[in-house]
Amino acid sequence: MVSRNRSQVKDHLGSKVLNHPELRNTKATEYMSHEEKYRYNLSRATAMLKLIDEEGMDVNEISKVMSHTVSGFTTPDGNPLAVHQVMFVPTLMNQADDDQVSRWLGDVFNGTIVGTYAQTELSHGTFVRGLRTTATYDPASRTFDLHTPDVSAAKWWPGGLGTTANHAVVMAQLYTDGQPRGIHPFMVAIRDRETHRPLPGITVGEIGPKLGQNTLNNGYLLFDHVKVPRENMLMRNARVNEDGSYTKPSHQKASYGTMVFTRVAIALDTVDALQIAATIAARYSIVRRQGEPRDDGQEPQIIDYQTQQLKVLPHIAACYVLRASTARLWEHHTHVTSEVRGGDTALLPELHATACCLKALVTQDCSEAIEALRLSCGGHGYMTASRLPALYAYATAGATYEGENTVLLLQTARYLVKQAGGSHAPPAAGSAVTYLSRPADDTPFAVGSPAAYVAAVGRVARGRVTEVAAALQADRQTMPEADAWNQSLVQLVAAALAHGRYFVVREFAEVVSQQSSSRAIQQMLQLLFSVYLAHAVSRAEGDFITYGGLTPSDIRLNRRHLLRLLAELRPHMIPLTDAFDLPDRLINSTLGAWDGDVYRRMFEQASHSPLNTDEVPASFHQAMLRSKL
Ligand SMILES: CCCCCCCC/C=C\CCC/C=C/C(=O)SCCNC(=O)CCNC(=O)[C@H](O)C(C)(C)COP(=O)(O)OP(=O)(O)OC[C@H]1O[C@@H](n2cnc3c(N)ncnc32)[C@H](O)[C@@H]1OP(=O)(O)O
Ligand SMILES: Cc1cc2nc3c(=O)[nH]c(=O)nc-3n(C[C@H](O)[C@H](O)[C@H](O)COP(=O)(O)OP(=O)(O)OC[C@H]3O[C@@H](n4cnc5c(N)ncnc54)[C@H](O)[C@@H]3O)c2cc1C
Repeated sequence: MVSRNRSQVKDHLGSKVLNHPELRNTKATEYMSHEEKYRYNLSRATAMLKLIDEEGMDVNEISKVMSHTVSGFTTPDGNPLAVHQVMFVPTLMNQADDDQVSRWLGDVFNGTIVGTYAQTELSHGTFVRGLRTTATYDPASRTFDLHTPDVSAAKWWPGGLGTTANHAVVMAQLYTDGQPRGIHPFMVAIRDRETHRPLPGITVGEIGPKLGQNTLNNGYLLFDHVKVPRENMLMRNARVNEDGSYTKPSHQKASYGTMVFTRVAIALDTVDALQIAATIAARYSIVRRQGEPRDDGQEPQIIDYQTQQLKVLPHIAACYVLRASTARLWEHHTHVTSEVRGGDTALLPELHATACCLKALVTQDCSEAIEALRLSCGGHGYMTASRLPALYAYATAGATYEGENTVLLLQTARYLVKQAGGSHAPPAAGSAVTYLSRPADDTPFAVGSPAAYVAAVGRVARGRVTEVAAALQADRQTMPEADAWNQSLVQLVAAALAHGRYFVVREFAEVVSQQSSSRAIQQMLQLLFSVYLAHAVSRAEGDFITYGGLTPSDIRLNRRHLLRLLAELRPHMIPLTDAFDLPDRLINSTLGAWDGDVYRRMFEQASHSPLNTDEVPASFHQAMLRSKL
C-alpha cells in the first residue's frame, strides 16, 4: 500500500471495512451471552486482521487504523486482538533482536502466533519494579525457569490472554548469576498452537465481566516452573549470554518502551471516541425540542438553552484541539523511537514525561466530556443504543490502563521539578519545558486575545511547577524523600496537568498560525481555539488568579466571553461535527444519525428486546404468578 496520512488511511480502511463481506453486516450484541459476544467480536477481529494483512500495512499503519472509529464498528464490545496488535507485535518489533524477529514474525503475520502483553499481576500493576513473577536462568540447561510464587503474583488483566492468545510477552524479574537484574520481557508459549490447550505448567483463563469492553478477553496466567529457552528473552536491549553473564541495556528503562508507545496511541485514540460522542450529542441537541413554545409556536431546540451550549460546544472545540496535540505527539514518538533504535536515548526522558502527561490529560478530559455529553442527551443518553455508555466505558478505561493517570502525572511532575531545579540534563532544542528556565511570559491578559490566554496558561504551568518544586525542596531538608514527595502529591499532579494544558494549547496555536489554505478555515480554527481557552480558564479560575495573573474582574469578563463565544459557535455546530466525517454505521447510535430520525430508531431498537417477543413473556408465569401463591 502506498504511504497515506492518518486520515486517508482511516477513510480508506473505513470504507473497506464497511463494504467487507464478513464485516459489513452487523448484529446487535446487547442481548447476546458473554460467550456469543466473544465469538462475534473475535470473528470480526480476525476478519479485520486478515484485511489489514491483505492491505500489506506496516505496523505503524496498522496502529493508525486500529482507531476507535473503525474498531468500535468491527468489535463493538472490545477487540480481543487489540493487545496482540497494539502491544504484542510492537514489543517484538522493538525489543526482540534481529534473529528473534526473523524467527517469530512470520508466524505472527500468518496468524499461527497470537499474543498478549502480560505485565500486570493481581497485587502489582503500577509499581512495575514490584512484579513478582520470576525468570531464573540456568546456564546448564540454557533455559529460564518462569515461576509464579503465589496467587497474588498471578498475571491478571492482559487483553486477549483469557481464551484468545497462544503466546505472551511476559514481563518478569530476571535472576542470573544469582543476581536480580530487574524486569525483562520473555516470549512464552502458553497454549498449544494446534489444540489451543494450555501447555504444561500453565494455568490460564478469563477474569470475568467489567464496566465495559467485555470482549477484550482480559485473562489470568500462572507459571509452575515453566522452562523457556534462553533465546526467548527479548534481547534487543539487555542480554543474557549462554554462561549466564548479563549485558545491561543502553537505557535503564528500555524495556518500558511498549508502554510509552501504547500511551501515545491511547491519547490519540481517545479523541476518536470524543468525536463520536460529540457528533451524537450535537445532532440530538438539534433534533430534540422541549419546553415552553416560542413565538414561532415551536418548542425550543435544546441546543438553544445556554446551559446546553455549555454542555456540548466546548467538547467539540476540545476534539479539534486535542486531535492536533495528540497527532503531534504521535509524530514525535516516531522520531524519538528511531533515534533510540540508533542508540541515542537523549530524547527519551522527555518523550516519557510528555506521553504520560498527555495520555492522562486526554483520557481524563475525554471521559469527563463524554459523560457531560451523555447527560446532555437526558434520559435517552442513558440507553445503550445511544452508544454513549460504551464510549464512556472505553474512555474511562484509558484513565486506568497503561498507567493509572495519577501515577503517570507524577512521572511527568518528577521530570518537571527536576527541570525546574536544574538537576536534570538541560532540555534539547524544541523541548516542551524550556519555558521553565525562562522568565515568565508577561503578555497582559486580554479577553478576546488567544495569545494572551496562551501566555496565562503558561504562567499557570510555570507557577504550579516552580511552587511545588520549591515546597518539595524545602521539605527534603526536614524529612525523608518519600515523605517529602508524599507531602506534595496533590500539587505535583496539578502541576503536571497544568504543564499538559500548556503543551496542548501551544501545539494548537501553532496549527492555527500555520493554517494558510483558507481564511474561513483559519477563522473557524480561531473561534474553536477561543472557546477551548475560555473554557479552560473557566474550569480553573482559582489557578488563573493565583498563578496566571488574572484579576477577579478578568474572570468575570471571561465567563461572559465564553457564553458569547458559544452563541457564536452554535450555528457551526453541525458542520463542525459533520467534518469528522463519521458515517452513520460507524457512529451506530439511535440519537446520532445524520438524518435526525431519532424517535423511529428508538422504537426500532426496542423491538429487539427479547422481552417483547411474546405479548406475555414466560417469565411472568414462572416468577410473578408463582410468587403470588
Ligand atoms: C491509534 C491506535 C489505536 C490504539 C488503541 C488503543 C486501545 C487498545 C485497547 C486496549 C489496550 C489496553 C492495553 C492495556 C495494557 C496495559 O495496561 S499494560 C500495563 C501497563 N502498566 C503500566 O503502565 C504501569 C505503570 N507503571 C510504570 O510505568 C512504572 O512503574 C513507573 C510508574 C513509571 C515507575 O517505574 P519504576 O519504578 O521502574 O521507575 P523508577 O525506578 O522509580 O525510575 C523512574 C525513572 O525512570 C524513568 N522512566 C520510567 N518509565 C520510563 C519510560 N517508559 N521511559 C523512559 N524513562 C522512564 C523516569 O522518568 C525516572 O527517571 P529519573 O530517575 O531520571 O527521574
Ligand atoms: C481494561 C483493562 C485492560 C488492561 N489490559 C492490560 C494488559 O493488556 N496487560 C497488562 O499487563 N495490564 C493490563 N491492564 C492493567 C493496568 O495496566 C493496570 O490496572 C493499571 O496500570 C493500574 O494499575 P493498578 O491496577 O495496580 O492500580 P493501583 O496502582 O492499585 O491504583 C489504585 C490507586 O492507587 C493509587 N496509587 C498507586 N500507586 C501510587 C503512587 N505511587 N502514588 C500515588 N498514588 C498511587 C492510584 O493513583 C489509584 O488511585 C489492564 C487494565 C484494564 C482496566
